[in-house]
Amino acid sequence: MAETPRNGRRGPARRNEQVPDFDVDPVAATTRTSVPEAIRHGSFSPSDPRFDHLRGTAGEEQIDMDKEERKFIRRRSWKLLVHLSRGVRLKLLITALFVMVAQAAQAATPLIIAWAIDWGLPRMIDGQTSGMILPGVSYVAAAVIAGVLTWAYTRMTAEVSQQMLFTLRGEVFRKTQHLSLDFHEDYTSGKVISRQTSDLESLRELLDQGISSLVSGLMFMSFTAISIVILDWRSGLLLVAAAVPIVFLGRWYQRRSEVAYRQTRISSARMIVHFVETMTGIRAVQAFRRETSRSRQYDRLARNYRNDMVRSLGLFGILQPALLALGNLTVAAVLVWGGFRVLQGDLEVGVLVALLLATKRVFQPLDMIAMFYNALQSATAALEKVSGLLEEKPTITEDPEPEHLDESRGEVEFSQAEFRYSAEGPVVLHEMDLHIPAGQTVAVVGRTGAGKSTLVKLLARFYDVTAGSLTLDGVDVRKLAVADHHRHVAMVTQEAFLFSGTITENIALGRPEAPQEEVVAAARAVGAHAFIMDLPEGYETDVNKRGGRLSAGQRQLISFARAFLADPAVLILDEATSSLDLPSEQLVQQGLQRLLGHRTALIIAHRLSTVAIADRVLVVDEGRVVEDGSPAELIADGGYYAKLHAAWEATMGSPN
Ligand SMILES: Nc1ncnc2c1ncn2[C@@H]1O[C@H](COP(=O)(O)OP(=O)(O)OP(=O)(O)O)[C@@H](O)[C@H]1O
Repeated sequence: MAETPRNGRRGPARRNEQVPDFDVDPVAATTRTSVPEAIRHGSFSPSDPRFDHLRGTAGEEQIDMDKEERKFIRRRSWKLLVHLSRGVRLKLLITALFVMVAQAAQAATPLIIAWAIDWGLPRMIDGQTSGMILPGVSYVAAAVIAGVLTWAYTRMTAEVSQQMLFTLRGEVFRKTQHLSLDFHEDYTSGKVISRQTSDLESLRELLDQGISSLVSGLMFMSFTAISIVILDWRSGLLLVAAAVPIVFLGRWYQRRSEVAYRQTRISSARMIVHFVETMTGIRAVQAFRRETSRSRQYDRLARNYRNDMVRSLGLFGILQPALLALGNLTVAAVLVWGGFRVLQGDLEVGVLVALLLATKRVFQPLDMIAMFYNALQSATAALEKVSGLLEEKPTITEDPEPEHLDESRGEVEFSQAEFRYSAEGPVVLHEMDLHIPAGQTVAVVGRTGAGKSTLVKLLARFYDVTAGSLTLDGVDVRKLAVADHHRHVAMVTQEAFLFSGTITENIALGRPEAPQEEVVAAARAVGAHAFIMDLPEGYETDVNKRGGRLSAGQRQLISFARAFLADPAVLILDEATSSLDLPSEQLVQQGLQRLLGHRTALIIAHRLSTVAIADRVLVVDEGRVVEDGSPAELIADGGYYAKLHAAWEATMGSPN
């Protein structure tokens, strides 16, 4: 059954983490189980349908939110933080305790000074030298306690924050890797990179220093305020009076900077997306001379980002001097009023000195708090996005009671199979009935956009059929255990992607535990052994190092060797469209033939030589199989394939 697409995004069935694709890192894929259930199944947020537009990554670009929406997003962010704090909560608690005691000790120093002046000094004057010893020892003790505990909590904060970030980094990586193909089609790699880099960096800044500075600053202020009240409650009233405009100022800043920061995150992500797209598509950019226009677009995005940053930093530029002015005014008020009271004998000099010290210090952390409030804003915006990303759910999941298939013959059957990419989108495959007996090599041809890729993607289970069924050896692929599907059905993609590492590692991608002899045997089988041995370090050559760079044809052979080693019953091959030179073409063709062996194969064929070796050709048009037969039969029929064949022969010449 089709799931209703969420968030207006295409795709009833996003590709699940179980991708029978050799280009997926199987090592990382096996760690899937460590992703917390809460994240994998998106149970972070209440299921209120009013917030559907904000779920997952959907509301990512929404800047203005109403109160309820903000609450929803905050709740999700908080839940993520709470989840990340699992395992470090005790440490967090001890850190909080240390922060509290350290700040209390620090805030006590003005009190000790008042005590020294008003109690110790008169005794010293009377000749009792011990009058200063007690306050002096107390001062040193307070300073030592504050110093040692500050060292301890700074260290512990770093440990806690790095542990939380470690967990988060892994979860973002696993999550994005497991999300389905259509998610990645929409949510470009630039955005994913932005989440994994700049957003996590914002969080790091906050967790590493921001939170402890924020908390210790607030505590220091509270304890200092208490000490002021203890010293002289009337002066405390002045503080209360100063707090009123500070609260208003704080609210103003909070509102404005929240919006401004969300905006900067969006513009920075757009800039990164553009950068990543340009770099990943650098061949197309250079081939079509798009450098200037891409640069112009980048400048525009970078300018937007700069303007957004200036705007948000400008808010801080207003807040900081305003806080400073309020702080200084309060100190002046305490000084003038206190001075008069000292003259009237209402206040002792020591208390006034301590009050001035404390009042000056009580506002000091505000500066820092405001600065870290920036980091907090930035981190909040980042957290909102990261928590949204983690909330995304894979749409193709394993059946709760899966059927197992230890061995597979490789018999495939589409029955009345229908598919559309989204509920409101057009039907892309129409009521398809297609039986592929075990061991048959089927070439799929057709115009561009005919539905060839869609057909094979269903078999690879990138998507599920929206009506009808698709079976492997009589078992509906939706019921089939994912691991079994993964083992029996494999796809060799066009790009023949090579990961950093050696040739051996690349061949053994689907079976990292395979012994070297089997790796070599697989390479021999597809005809890759000879060129591998010519590489500087043979199978141990690093594909990213000089001398290890492979041609398109060689990369294809490596991906064939990968598939051969994995030994699936059903092979899906999306043949590369790029033309190879004749010797490479022949090499690849021979490799392919050896790879096919007796397996069932569904090949999107772009080469006449491939179609020629197929047992059967399917011509797909507008989501329907319009011709079906052996190559010879179809040529004789004089239909689409016959024309295609003639055209191929005319341009390339038949290899036969
Ligand atoms: N992710 C997607 N979301 C929505 N529509 C899609 C998606 N992918 C493909 N389509 C549409 O489905 C139809 C079939 O596309 P498909 O990629 O299967 O064609 P194809 O025959 O493989 O084409 P080509 O030879 O150009 O690769 C096309 O109309 C295409 O626009």
